[in-house]
Amino acid sequence: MASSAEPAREPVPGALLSSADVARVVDRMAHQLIERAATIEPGAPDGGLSDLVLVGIPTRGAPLARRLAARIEAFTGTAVDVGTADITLYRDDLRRRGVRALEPTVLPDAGIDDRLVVLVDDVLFSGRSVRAALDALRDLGRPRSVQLAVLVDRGHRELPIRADFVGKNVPTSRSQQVRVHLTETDGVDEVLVTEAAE
Ligand SMILES: O=P(O)(O)OC[C@H]1O[C@H](OP(=O)(O)OP(=O)(O)O)[C@H](O)[C@@H]1O
Ligand SMILES: O=c1cc[nH]c(=O)[nH]1
Repeated sequence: MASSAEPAREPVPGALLSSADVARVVDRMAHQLIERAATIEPGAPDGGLSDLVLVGIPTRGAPLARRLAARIEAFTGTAVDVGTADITLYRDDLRRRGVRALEPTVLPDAGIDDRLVVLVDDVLFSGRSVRAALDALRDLGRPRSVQLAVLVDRGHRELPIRADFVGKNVPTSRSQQVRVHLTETDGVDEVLVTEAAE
């Protein structure tokens, strides 16, 4: 039986991460990406960072990818390639979700062939967006490997997909929503948990 001393299994609706929290989490993820890049080709002069491409999934994965790249450059002095991949036409739930405007797909000049692509998104939930992103990548090139970085993993996967880099694991109920706001898209950095109807 649950006692009052046990921690709540679901977050109380409200603010989950503040602006300072988001900055701290992004910095931690940037460090993890630097470490991972170094394992691609041990001893590479640039720490493997020239092999790394961060590909953001619109909407908020795109600015998140750019932020991670900026922090990696701030920590190492090495610029990292960034891109975006629109997944709209690759979704398996297009009919349910309705039509939405396409976002740009922009890849670095060096492309993604034979490189370590890290897909970046703000929230991982069912995994259907990531599945669509993997299909989109297939039309864009053949990376050496593809990994996944998400700011928030809220569980409830419907596909066998997991993230390699997770900013924060947040156990949620299905009825809740995790809303990531970023200054680039929303004017503020914060992560909120709301009930679906809010
Ligand atoms: O794992 P999933 O169930 O696919 O959910 C996660 C996706 O949902 C949100 O995007 P959404 O499609 O709502 O569009 P947005 O990024 O434009 O807000 C979020 O940004 C992720 O991309
Ligand atoms: O809670 C959720 C589920 C999907 N996508 C989000 O951004 N939040």
